[in-house]
Parts: sequence; C-alpha cells; structure tokens
Amino acid sequence: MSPARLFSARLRTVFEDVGHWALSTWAGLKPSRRLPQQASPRLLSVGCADHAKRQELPGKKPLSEKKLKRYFVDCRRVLVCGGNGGAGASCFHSEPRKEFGGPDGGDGGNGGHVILRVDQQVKSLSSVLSQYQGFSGEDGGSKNCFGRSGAVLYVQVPVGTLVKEGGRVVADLSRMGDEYIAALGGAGGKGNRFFLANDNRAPVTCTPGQPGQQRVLHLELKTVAHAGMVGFPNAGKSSLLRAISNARPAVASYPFTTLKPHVGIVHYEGHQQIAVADIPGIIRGAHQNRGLGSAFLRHIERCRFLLFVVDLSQPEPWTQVDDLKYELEMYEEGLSERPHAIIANKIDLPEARANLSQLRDHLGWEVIALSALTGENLEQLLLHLKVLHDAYVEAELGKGRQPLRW
Ligand SMILES: Nc1nc2c(ncn2[C@@H]2O[C@H](COP(=O)(O)OP(=O)(O)OP(=O)(O)O)[C@@H](O)[C@H]2O)c(=O)[nH]1
Ligand SMILES: [Mg+2]
Repeated sequence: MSPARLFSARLRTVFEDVGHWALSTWAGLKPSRRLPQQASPRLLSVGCADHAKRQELPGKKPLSEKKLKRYFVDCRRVLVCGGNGGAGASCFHSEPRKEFGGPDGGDGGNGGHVILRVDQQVKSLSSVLSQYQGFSGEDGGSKNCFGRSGAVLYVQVPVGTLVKEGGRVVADLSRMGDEYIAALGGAGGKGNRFFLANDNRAPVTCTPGQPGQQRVLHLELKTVAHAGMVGFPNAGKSSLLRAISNARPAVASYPFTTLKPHVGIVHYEGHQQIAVADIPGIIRGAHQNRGLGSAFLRHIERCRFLLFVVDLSQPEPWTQVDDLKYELEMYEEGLSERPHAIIANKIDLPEARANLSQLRDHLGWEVIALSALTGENLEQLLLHLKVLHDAYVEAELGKGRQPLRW
C-alpha cells in the first residue's frame, strides 16, 4: 500500500473511533439507548451532567418489579432485648499459710446493648429481623476476676429510618452514621469482694446480673433523596429516572408498574451528585388509602424538593398538578409548597404539543416540557435540578446545617 493510502486508511480508523465514542456517550445519555436519527449534536455538549451508563452485568438477569417489591420492606416490628448482665461470684481466697485470705469473688460483666446504626449500603428494612437478643456478660470468677462485658450488637438500618415506640417517635435516623440505643444491656452482678466491709470481713453475698432491657419498636422507612418525583400512574416517572440516572425501575404501559420507591443518582461535574426518587404512582384519594394508598406518600416527606411529573398527552393536564398538590396537602400540611418543578412529559406525542400551551396558560412558564422516551429537552430538567439543589444547599448552610450528601 502506498504511504498516502496508508495514511488515509489510518485517518479513517481514527474518525470511526471518535464517531463511536460520541455515539456511546450519547447512548449513555438516552433512555433505553433509543437514539433518534436526527439527534442534534448540540445536545452532546451538556457540560454539567455526566450520566451513568447502563451497568447491568452481562448474564445477570435484573429482578422483576414484583420480586423487588418482596425484598423491599419499609415497616418492621422488632423485639429488642439487651444482653443480660453476668452474675457476681462468691468465693474466698485460700492458699498455704493464708487460710482465710478474704472474699475474692469478682463482679459479672455488663450485658451488651443493641444499637440501631445507619448503614448506607442497606436500602430497605428487609434485612432487619423480628427479634434481637444482645450478648450477655460473663459471670465473675474467683481470684477477683471480673466477667467480660457482652459485645454491642449492631443492627444495620437504612438512612431515613424512623423508630417508634407505642406510636411515639423516639428516634429519627436520617443521617449517615446515626445511632440509637434500642435496648440497654443489663448491669453485671457484684461479687462478694464488693461487700467486704469493716463490720463484715467475710461476706458471702453476691448478686445476680440484671436482665437486659426489652422493648418493642416499630421501624418505619422514609426514603431520603434530594428530589422526589410525584405523578399519576403512567406519567413516565420511571422512564424519566432511567433517562437521567443509572437506576433501572421497571417501565410498562399499565398503571402501578412501580411498587416501591427507586432512588437514582444524577452525576454532575465536580463529583456533585443529586439523588432523585421515583415514588409509586399517586391517584386522587390516595390520602384516603386509594390506589397504593398513603403508605407511599410518606416517602415524599423526606425529599428536599419535588418534581411533579405530568402526562401531557392527557386532556387538561393542569388538573393532574392540582390533584397531586391536593393529595400532598391532605397528607401533610405544607408538603405541596416545597420547592418544586413541573415536568410535562411525553412531548413527543402530537396531542401533547397541543396541550402544552394550555398547560402553560394555567401554570405559567415554569413548566419543563420534555420527552423521557426520546430524550428531548432533558438538559433543561438537569439544569433546573441543579438550580433547585444549589438553592437547597445554600438554604441549609444559611441555617448552619449540613446539607444532605448522597
Ligand atoms: N411517547 C412517550 N411515552 C412515554 C414517555 N415516557 C414514558 N412513556 C411511556 O409511558 C408508559 C408508562 O411509563 P412509566 O415510566 O412506567 O410510568 P410511571 O409514571 O413510572 O408509571 P407507574 O410506575 O405506574 O406509576 C410506558 O409505556 C412508557 O413507555 C415519553 O416521553 N413519550
Ligand atoms: Mg414507574
């Protein structure tokens, strides 16, 4: 091959490589890798968001939504018992030429506490058992040997766990590393050495260890995320989460596809991460336990700001926003007034375009019209998400609090 031909062949390979790189970057940006043929190259330069690519392991089948639901538990009743204290010993020292060496029974060790500890790796209460028994302390021994105290038993719980006892909230484990002593271990008993006194040089008294504390606790999980996606069933919340993060909630054309909250992370430049939660669909009357009921409304409580997702292909889409706000307000006063954005999804459908102007007439220009399916206008959502997040961080720092970090 002539040098000129060789050079042009190499150049072609380089261009093909670059083309492949650009495509794969874009594919990472799009939902389900459905790339529209006429995708504008301008969209490739979204500088602020570094989207996660599909990270499913080859050969590993993802769990179905129903199976995932089985593994996702957001309420648990737990009986926690602290470890029992070890008993004190009663014995006397004796050795050649020192027959009455005095009492030398050691104290028993204390029982171990049972502690609930927040673990970032734990995502639901499914791994929490119904009963925990703390480690008991060892009994005291002769020669003044004290029993060893029982080890602390840690129970790992997800961030956002609310601990209730008899309907009263006793702890709110909403930050990484938070701990709560669920049951105290019993104190160890005293050995007879402890009872040695001037008027009693040979006490035989020793005390048994105290039993550990017993409590029945109700654990309740409230998903913690920066943003919560709220919408009617089939509005496209899960599709949107798949499009902007690496979370893989199930998507289907029937209502109530999503049965448990999913949290996806949107990555921005400078290692900034925003957690977005996909909350199961809400319908009119959810606060009266209609549809999936109010059980899932509590997952919205912990979200710092909200994304109301509206299906723009439905007639009078603004009623969806009104209904969603009403349901949130009925569940908890002021919940609908959290900082929020209104996302009008399915703009790719012809009937949606017609509805958009009506929606904007009713709600003003704050509406972000996009398509989770084709990826149209996703950058506007990403930029707005960042604006909401930055405002939240500023507000938290202003109050002297540490903002939520994922
Ligand atoms: N044309 C079009 N269809 C969409 C778009 N986004 C979602 N869909 C479709 O709408 C249907 C519902 O999407 P989901 O993402 O499952 O909706 P959801 O809000 O999570 O629904 P639930 O989990 O039931 O609350 C699916 O058939 C999607 O393919 C969009 O932007 N355009
Ligand atoms: Mg869904």
